[in-house]
Amino acid sequence: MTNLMPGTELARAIVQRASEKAADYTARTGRKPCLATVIVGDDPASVTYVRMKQNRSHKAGLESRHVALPSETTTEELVAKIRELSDDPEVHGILLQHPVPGHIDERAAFEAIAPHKDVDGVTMHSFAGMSFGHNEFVSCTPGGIIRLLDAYGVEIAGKHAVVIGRSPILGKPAAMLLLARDATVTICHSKTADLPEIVRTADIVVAAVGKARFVQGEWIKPGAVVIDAGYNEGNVGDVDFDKAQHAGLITPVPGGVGPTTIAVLLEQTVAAAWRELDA
Ligand SMILES: Nc1nc(=O)c2c([nH]1)NC[C@@H]1CN(c3ccc(C(=O)N[C@@H](CCC(=O)O)C(=O)O)cc3)C=[N+]21
Repeated sequence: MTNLMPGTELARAIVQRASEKAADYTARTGRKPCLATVIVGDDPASVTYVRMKQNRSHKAGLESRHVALPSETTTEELVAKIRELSDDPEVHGILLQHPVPGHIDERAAFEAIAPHKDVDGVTMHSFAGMSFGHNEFVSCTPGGIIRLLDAYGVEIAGKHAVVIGRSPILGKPAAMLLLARDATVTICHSKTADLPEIVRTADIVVAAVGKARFVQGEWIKPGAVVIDAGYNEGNVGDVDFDKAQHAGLITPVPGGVGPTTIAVLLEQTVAAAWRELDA
């Protein structure tokens, strides 16, 4: 298939460069760049993702620290734990796995991440940076999406990008990064009227809904670039892939957006470690 847009090679290249920079950091300081992951509750999919992030970190010469909190954890307890990591000189990056249980104020928890350790790009500080094209740290999946578009030579400026989904770690920041690159951006969500009509006008579709095969093939304009950022059970994307073969380019699931997400996370963790030395 010629229209396939895998992310595996790109991710490998990003991780390779990050691991070289991690080795340089270790040679200079005797320490490894360290990523702290925090997970609340025991959702099996979340546990799997976090384990994957740790494995990739170790392979690339990073250190990882994991904090697992019970699902009854209060906002105050979670904020206190994240502040502790923000103040810990051995930790360079912090990732709080989204979503957290419903009784927790997730925004408050994200804001407890020190801006210079926000390697997952979830704080309001990072969001403002993304919307002004001043990217200290970007949200990892949206950042990976932009890298993919660039790697495949997809022009962004002047194109109509339709983002389906407005989550704090995916749809919303993806829209900001595309806007910063001069796309005309439409953000759609669960209350959007005439979603298929809007998607049909898209040159670039970013599917970030979290519902398996939600985006129908007939919604896709022939030749459009389709980025499937869905990660549903059984490694199924948000796009009905088999019926979207008239797309100009389309990311597979797995092997598309997922690997680039983790690559950007590792890259930004190593960058955070180096920046702390320069600070
Ligand atoms: N604060 C926060 N930041 C995140 O970045 C974040 C999060 N919360 N919550 C959960 C989602 C999910 N996520 C994935 C990352 C990589 C793959 C990935 O690499 N998937 C492989 C397949 C993995 C497999 O083989 O099982 C692929 O697409 O090829 C998937 C999902 C990051 N997330």
